[in-house]
Amino acid sequence: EGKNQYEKAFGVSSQDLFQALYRSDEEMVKFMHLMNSIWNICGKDVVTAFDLSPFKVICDLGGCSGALAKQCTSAYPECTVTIFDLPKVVRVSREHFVSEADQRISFHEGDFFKDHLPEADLYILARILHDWTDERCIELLRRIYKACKPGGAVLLVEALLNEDGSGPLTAQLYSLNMLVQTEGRERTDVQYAALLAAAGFTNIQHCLTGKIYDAVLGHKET
Ligand SMILES: C[S@@+](CC[C@H](N)C(=O)[O-])C[C@H]1O[C@@H](n2cnc3c(N)ncnc32)[C@H](O)[C@@H]1O
Repeated sequence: EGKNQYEKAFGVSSQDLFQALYRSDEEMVKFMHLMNSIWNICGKDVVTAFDLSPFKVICDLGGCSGALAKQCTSAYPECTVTIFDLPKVVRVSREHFVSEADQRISFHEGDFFKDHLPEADLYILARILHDWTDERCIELLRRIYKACKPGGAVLLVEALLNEDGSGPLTAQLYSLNMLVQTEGRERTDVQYAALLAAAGFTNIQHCLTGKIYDAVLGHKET
């Protein structure tokens, strides 16, 4: 049928992907551990792919377990990070992943497609856009552009495909996984730049880290 079989398998539309993934607390915690682990290996590379030190107020949209937020506070001693995620994810993240000792990390519960986004200098979208269609990505990026302070930016963290789709193999396999499980796919840097530009961001740059995940930075003019 050329599309995922979520509805048949789980009785839930893939548009409500996270409702299906989070069908029980146990499944949700498993998913959060899965999300958490990779940033111990590649987290520092993606948060230092660009010098993010000018951005003091950071909001990690879909920040999940907070692993990348911790990488940010460790690489940039002057920043604070708000983890924005669905209410039940925030609850579990607070209980199991982020300790009160992490004083520069806070939480904000909400739906990034519907609710007010906190104002920030920098928004991080790590492994978020690959879940969604181009239309949904632009909708989310436009919301971010509106909330972003002038002179601020958005950092996309994704596994970038080569221009001709010929690799890297890991990104191709992730793209297959996205086809099976989500509405999205992995993309090339040019495709991400087009999404960012459609939402108003300028001066778009990308950086290949040499590890699994790469970074794309787009700016909002002052
Ligand atoms: C693929 S995970 C990526 C997690 C994290 N950014 C990382 O790279 O480890 C997607 C995240 O987006 C969150 N999410 C999905 N839909 C959301 C929505 N509508 N509003 C807020 N968060 C959402 C999920 O709960 C999950 O934490």
